Amino acid sequence: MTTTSTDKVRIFDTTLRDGEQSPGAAMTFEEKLEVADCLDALGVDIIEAGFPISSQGDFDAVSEIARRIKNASVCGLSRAGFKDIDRAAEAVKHAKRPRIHTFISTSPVHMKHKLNMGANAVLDAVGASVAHARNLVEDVQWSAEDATRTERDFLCRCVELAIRSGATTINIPDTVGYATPQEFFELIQMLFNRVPNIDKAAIATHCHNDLGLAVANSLAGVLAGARQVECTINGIGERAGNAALEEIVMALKVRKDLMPFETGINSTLLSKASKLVSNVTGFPVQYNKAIVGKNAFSHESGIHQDGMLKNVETYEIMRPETVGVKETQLVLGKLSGRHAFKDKLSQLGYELADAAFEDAFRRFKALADKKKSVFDDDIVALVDDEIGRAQDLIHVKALKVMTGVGIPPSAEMTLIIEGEEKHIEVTGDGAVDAIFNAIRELYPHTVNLQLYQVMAVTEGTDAQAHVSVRLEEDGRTVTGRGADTDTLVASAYAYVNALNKLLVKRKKLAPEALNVAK
Ligand SMILES: CC(=O)SCCNC(=O)CCNC(=O)[C@H](O)C(C)(C)COP(=O)(O)OP(=O)(O)OC[C@H]1O[C@@H](n2cnc3c(N)ncnc32)[C@H](O)[C@@H]1OP(=O)(O)O
Ligand SMILES: CC(C)C(=O)C(=O)O
Repeated sequence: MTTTSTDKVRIFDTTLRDGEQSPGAAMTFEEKLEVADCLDALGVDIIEAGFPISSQGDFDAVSEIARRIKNASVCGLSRAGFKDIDRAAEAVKHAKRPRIHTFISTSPVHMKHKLNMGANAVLDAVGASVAHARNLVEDVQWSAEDATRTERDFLCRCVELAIRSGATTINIPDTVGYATPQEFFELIQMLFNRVPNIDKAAIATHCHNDLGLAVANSLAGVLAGARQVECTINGIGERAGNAALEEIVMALKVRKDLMPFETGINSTLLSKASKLVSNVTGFPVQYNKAIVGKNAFSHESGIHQDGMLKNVETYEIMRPETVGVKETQLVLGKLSGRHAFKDKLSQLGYELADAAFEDAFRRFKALADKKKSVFDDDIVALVDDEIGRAQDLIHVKALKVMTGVGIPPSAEMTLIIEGEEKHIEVTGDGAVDAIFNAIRELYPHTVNLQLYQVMAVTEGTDAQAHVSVRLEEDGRTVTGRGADTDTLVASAYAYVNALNKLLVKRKKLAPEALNVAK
């Protein structure tokens, strides 16, 4: 089989049929219409809308999808029996391009134990079912269920007969996800080499993911000559699912050098389709899922972030926009480095001098060690705090708080006051009261505490607490702020920050009084 660069691989989407066979993924009538519209906009060639004989609801959904879909072929699944086929034909009859997909098992284990049929009876069913379907519609697809575990000679006979009986597409499913890529390649190649009328039909793959090989097997099938790939959005489907549509499409797009085939898919809608299917099925997409996972275009480690900032090709083989993701995310965390931190600061509008930057970076690393996710607001709080403290006369060096049931709350605190280290341990009515008492003891002053307020800057139990403290002295008020993952530490920072501001105010009013504690 030779390929040319104009070869098209048709995308047959079975999210609404095999996808819905995922336990727990049932979709309502309205949800199915919404998914079908999305698939049509995406540019899939065939939408397998359901299994019409399975229920009135499925029949109605397939019928309605057949009526409304503007571009894609609409297909209904049926077993080999005429009742199934007639029901499928009835359901798709209003489609612009109706297709009946009929199947029967061809493997020894299925024929013997499931169908209780011998090989000849199966052959008869293949011929009769395809011919019957072909009397009802022009476009008939036949599948050899469990093809990968089927005896090769028998498979060739079935395929030849199906084509002779009128099948326009022959689907070779790896129903139980058993094949390996090399084996699947050889299976498709074998059919091209041995089935005399193979050129009269398109060959399709339908690979399940039981060993995580569904996409690899489908692509191997394409390389061997298959020109239709059956797949589902997010790879949902029976058991471990089907080949993921988004992975097939992007593999063909990104590795055109090795697989010179076109699909008609508008890849910029992949992310949207993935979200829609996840929402309607209630199946979350794993974070590290290829193409559409939350982390597919996120980088957290410093060396990668540095590379990405220098040239995106260092760590990205496709641009996020090509799959409808707005932009690459450089997520700041404990593994990030200075380049990414500086870039984030500049995005947030901060330009810090070298020493301040190093200090902020050190505090960021300490925060990231304590906190799972560091959000932009955390960094703003951290840097504002940093900037606010640069000129301070009083700094918190250490704080240890004891509190609990049956023990008086106490705070052991070390402050650096104008370069001199001072230490004390005091009690209070509560942990915060003990901390504020310690500050008052170490730097005696008389002020009114007008406000003490705690807010979480970001979400989660490891969020940064943002504490505000307002102090009043002789009608002058100052507000101090402190942020830390520990509310008590943030409280100490906030009070000391307010006190430092008060000292600045005092200095402005009476510069000579600066060093006199009130
Ligand atoms: C590999 C796949 O994904 S195939 C598609 C699987 N999807 C589904 O099964 C979802 C929809 N299915 C259904 O709603 C039901 O199973 C129905 C309506 C199709 C059939 O329901 P029931 O008549 O109650 O039969 P049930 O599901 O219990 O058993 C399946 C029957 O179909 C037979 N059968 C299975 N595949 C085929 C086939 N391709 N052609 C003919 N008969 C088949 C089985 O041998 C069994 O027959 P039996 O009753 O004579 O033993
Ligand atoms: C009906 C066929 C195509 C199928 O779903 C399978 O074999 O997995």
